[in-house]
Amino acid sequence: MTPVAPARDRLRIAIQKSGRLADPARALLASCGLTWRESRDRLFCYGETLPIDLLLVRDDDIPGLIADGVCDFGVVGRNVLAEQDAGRVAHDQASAFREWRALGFGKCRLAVAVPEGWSWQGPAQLSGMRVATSYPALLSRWLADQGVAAEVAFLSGSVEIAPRLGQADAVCDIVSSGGTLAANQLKPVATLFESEAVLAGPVAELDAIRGELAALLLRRLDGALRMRHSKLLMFQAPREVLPSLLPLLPDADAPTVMRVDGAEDLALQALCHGAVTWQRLEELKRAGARGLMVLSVEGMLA
Ligand SMILES: Nc1ncnc2c1ncn2[C@@H]1O[C@H](COP(=O)(O)OP(=O)(O)OP(=O)(O)O)[C@@H](O)[C@H]1O
Ligand SMILES: O=P(O)(O)OC[C@H]1O[C@H](OP(=O)(O)OP(=O)(O)O)[C@H](O)[C@@H]1O
Ligand SMILES: [Mg+2]
Repeated sequence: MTPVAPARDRLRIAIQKSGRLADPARALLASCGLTWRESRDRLFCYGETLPIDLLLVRDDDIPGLIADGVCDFGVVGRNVLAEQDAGRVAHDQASAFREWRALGFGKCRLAVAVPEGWSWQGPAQLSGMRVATSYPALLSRWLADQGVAAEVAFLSGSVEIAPRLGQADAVCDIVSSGGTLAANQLKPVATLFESEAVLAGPVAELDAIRGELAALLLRRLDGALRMRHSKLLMFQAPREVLPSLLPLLPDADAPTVMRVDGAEDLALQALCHGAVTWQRLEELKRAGARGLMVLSVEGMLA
């Protein structure tokens, strides 16, 4: 049977069992060198290469698992974390979570949207209206900040359809491409905040053993996050064109410069954190670079 309380010498991370964040969360942790043996019920993954286990759950349960100390970390949308934190604060409870890292996927925003036919004059227009949302704590806080008295109607899903069904005048929900709003003849008019997947943990410190494991995980995670879009760019060039080539390297660390055996030319390798586009490669070639080669970076430890 799956143990409930975390063993003191193992770290436990909650991730979404299925849904938008499930695969990218697992892939990111795997890129940190973690491997697991999955339980038969697919709810628990036992860490093999490191004592770092995964608990596979609904995303809404992740903040509670962290607050209760069942998990040491969770990969969850900032929107879910912020909603539950706002709910705690509204009930005079202390904030229980700490956002350790933003993870760069699951990007979306929480926005208020109104029927396309409305001419939007500002939040005061929502006074006396009914706004449907899955984020009642965040919406209530935002309305209060705006000094607007509106009714908040909770719906756990399919929020965008509420105005068409006559259940609400406006909505407050997650928006990414805006396609779902448009399909329901709604338009976004105010952004409450921007969200993405984050690595969340408790406010309280971990004990020494798990603290060390957490530090190791964060070190590897930083390397993986930094390397995710980085490329190693290699090329040769005559020495005299170097000053015009270096400014063209996209957000590069100081390059390694070597002499090419038996020639006057130089060989360069530069770790680029910006986008190495075809256009940029052509610019480098025009500026005198030859034999340009772009390599993916599998890992890095600073
Ligand atoms: N359209 C979107 N584009 C990008 N990210 C999104 C989008 N919609 C939601 N997200 C982010 O992904 C998270 C998970 O979304 P998903 O739809 O899988 O949640 P869910 O249906 O509540 O899943 P669960 O079954 O775990 O409760 C959201 O909390 C949000 O952070
Ligand atoms: O702006 P868009 O790109 O259209 O994305 C926004 C939609 O995505 C999410 O729903 P999802 O597709 O995950 O469905 P569900 O939450 O209803 O399961 C969110 O709840 C919005 O409805
Ligand atoms: Mg959910």
